[in-house]
Amino acid sequence: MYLHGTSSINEDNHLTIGGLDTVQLAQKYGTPLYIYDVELIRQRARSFKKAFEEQGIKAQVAYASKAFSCLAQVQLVAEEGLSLDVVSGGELYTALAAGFPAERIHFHGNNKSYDELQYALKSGIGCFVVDNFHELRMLNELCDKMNTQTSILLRITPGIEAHTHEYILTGQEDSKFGFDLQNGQAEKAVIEALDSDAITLLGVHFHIGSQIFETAGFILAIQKLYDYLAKWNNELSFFPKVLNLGGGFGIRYTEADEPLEPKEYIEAMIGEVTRLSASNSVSVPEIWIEPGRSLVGDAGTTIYSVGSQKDIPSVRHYVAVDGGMSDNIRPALYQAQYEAALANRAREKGTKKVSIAGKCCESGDMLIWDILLPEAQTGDYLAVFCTGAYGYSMSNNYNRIPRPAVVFAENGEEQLVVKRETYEDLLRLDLPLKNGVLAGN
Ligand SMILES: Cc1ncc(COP(=O)(O)O)c(C=O)c1O
Ligand SMILES: N[C@@H](CCCC[NH3+])C(=O)O
Repeated sequence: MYLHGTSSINEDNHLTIGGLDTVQLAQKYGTPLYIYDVELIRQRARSFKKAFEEQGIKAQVAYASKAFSCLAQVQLVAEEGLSLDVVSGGELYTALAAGFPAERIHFHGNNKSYDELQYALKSGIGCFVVDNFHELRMLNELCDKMNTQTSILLRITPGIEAHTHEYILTGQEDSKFGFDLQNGQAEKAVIEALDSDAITLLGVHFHIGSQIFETAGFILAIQKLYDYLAKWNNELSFFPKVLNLGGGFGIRYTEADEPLEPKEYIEAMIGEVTRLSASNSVSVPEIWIEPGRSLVGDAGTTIYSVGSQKDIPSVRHYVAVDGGMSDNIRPALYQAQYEAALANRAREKGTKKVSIAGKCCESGDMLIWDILLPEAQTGDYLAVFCTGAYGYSMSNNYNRIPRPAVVFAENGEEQLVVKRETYEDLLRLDLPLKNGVLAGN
């Protein structure tokens, strides 16, 4: 078993996280249960920041809160001195409710609504990452109407493909995100933004994809960008104060994954930006990044209870757990791979090849295909590792399954940070049918 962060195995043969027995946590809070290793989140946040500090580069490390957002998580990120990337009014609302400093919030999204823009402007957020002309014009109009000003980055699509799953690729030319560099859209947007009195164009942004293990894609995107930055510098007298190079740094879900250390990604980026700035005789801009998965992904573990099993001789042995695509849709959506172990029999060797099924009414609701586990029994606890990013945040109530609780674990102390949904919660927005309306009485 690969032990992430502070994870260990105690004398009872139980998996521990943050110095706490995961079996005891599962018994106390019920299953499925997401447990976060807070120290690991802090370590990651610090290594990203340190990588910039060591190179003397002015930077902002913005946590992409889409990976996992709740009050406590946003507060933890604030405590670590990071900035925050939000992509919706809901994420912004959570951030503000958590007391996150508005000036360190960056607002993303390819279809921000009028109301969302207005809300963010009123809240005084640090900057908008403007994705398209519709947004640029709406923001300009709103600033005029509200007699205010704001700062923006322009999101550009550099036209490169990172090696990752097609659904999580975002920097290629045929993408719903951003202004295209090659076809002149980006330049047009720069001119329009520079023309606006209400808007300060701080710089440009790209995000080339997610779960990336190499620096080559980032380097290539920086090079492509600098071709245009040099042109804009000459022709428009515009050179960005800020380059936001996005997130996408990979994590180890299984032994097949070989991510780099935060420092390695950052040093490669800084090296290329510094080199190209020197060769273009411009000063090195601030570098912003926005990691999501790499801050919280391997810090999260989901504990399930084992329920039914089905053996199909010579075909497959299914072990079903009490969650599934309702708390982790990634295997069904991206064929994402995970590792798992029995949390209550953590030192036992895997002896039987099984597949882990969820409890949703859907054949595709499988969490893991073909994994070696000890002979699992009903009531055993299964730990699925690396569910910290896009697990809770993409959870849903399919089959009216309540969302699990979330517990933070650190230095032997636990804190319940998101309560388990109840059946009553499932009804909180429902309204009963009025008598006779459908019958036409
Ligand atoms: C614009 C932007 N920034 C940051 C992220 C965070 O990515 P990741 O969680 O892979 O670091 C994403 C998601 O892929 C994104 O679309
Ligand atoms: N939700 C995706 C990543 C998309 C990130 C947003 N651009 C995942 O689980 O891998």
